[in-house]
Amino acid sequence: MSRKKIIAGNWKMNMTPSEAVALINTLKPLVQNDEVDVLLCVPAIDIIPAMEAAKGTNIQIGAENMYFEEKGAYTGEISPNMLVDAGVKYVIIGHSERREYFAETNETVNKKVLKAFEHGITPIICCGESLTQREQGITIDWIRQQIKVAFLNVTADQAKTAVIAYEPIWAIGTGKVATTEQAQEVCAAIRACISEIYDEATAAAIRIQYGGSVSAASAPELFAQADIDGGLVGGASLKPDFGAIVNYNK
Ligand SMILES: O=C[C@H](O)COP(=O)(O)O
Repeated sequence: MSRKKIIAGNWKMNMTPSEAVALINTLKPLVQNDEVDVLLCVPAIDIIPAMEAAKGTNIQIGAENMYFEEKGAYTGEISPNMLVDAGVKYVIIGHSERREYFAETNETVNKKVLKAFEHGITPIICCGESLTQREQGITIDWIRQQIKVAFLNVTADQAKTAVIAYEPIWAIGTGKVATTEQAQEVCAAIRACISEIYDEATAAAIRIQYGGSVSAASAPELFAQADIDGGLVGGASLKPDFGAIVNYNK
């Protein structure tokens, strides 16, 4: 089955609203590639101006996080309804930075994933191992556990539309990209895990990204791997380099 690649930027806590608009205007002509889905996940305060700036282009705007309640006394949180009303179709869930600094767990990730599906938002579900876990040889076990819990009570039809981002923590923002073999091995194991939970058709449909120091230089080889369907790009999505990543196949 041929899966359309999805190349997403994750701006993290960067870009004021006016900087966001300026960056999107810079990126517009650089990220034209009909063969891939192009997405920018931006800080909540940037979503509306970013949507406006990206109107009429191939750039979609997503969110970096979302809470699992609809509304109420949750100071500082963003609800699924708010994202839907702003036109958001994708949300990153369970990034390792959210797990490390904001105490997110596999269980809260699962609640958020279910809530996103309930509202018709596609979750980009993050998973990944630490350097210690890789050195201990428990990478695959760890990631299988993250995936199994994230997908609890998710239907096969929902799972087919999900995006999973494999991001080895040791490769994030370090310039130390995983080798193509390491990235492909884990992405293939994730697909096998989805096949075990659901079936082969679901595993064949789901899109799996690699993230962690993706650059214009590393993207072509990474994205050519059988089980890698694009990337979740941090630092390089804040620069015109993102255009070269999106056009990795040109
Ligand atoms: O979500 C994106 C990742 O954390 C990768 O960030 P990076 O490309 O800066 O290493």
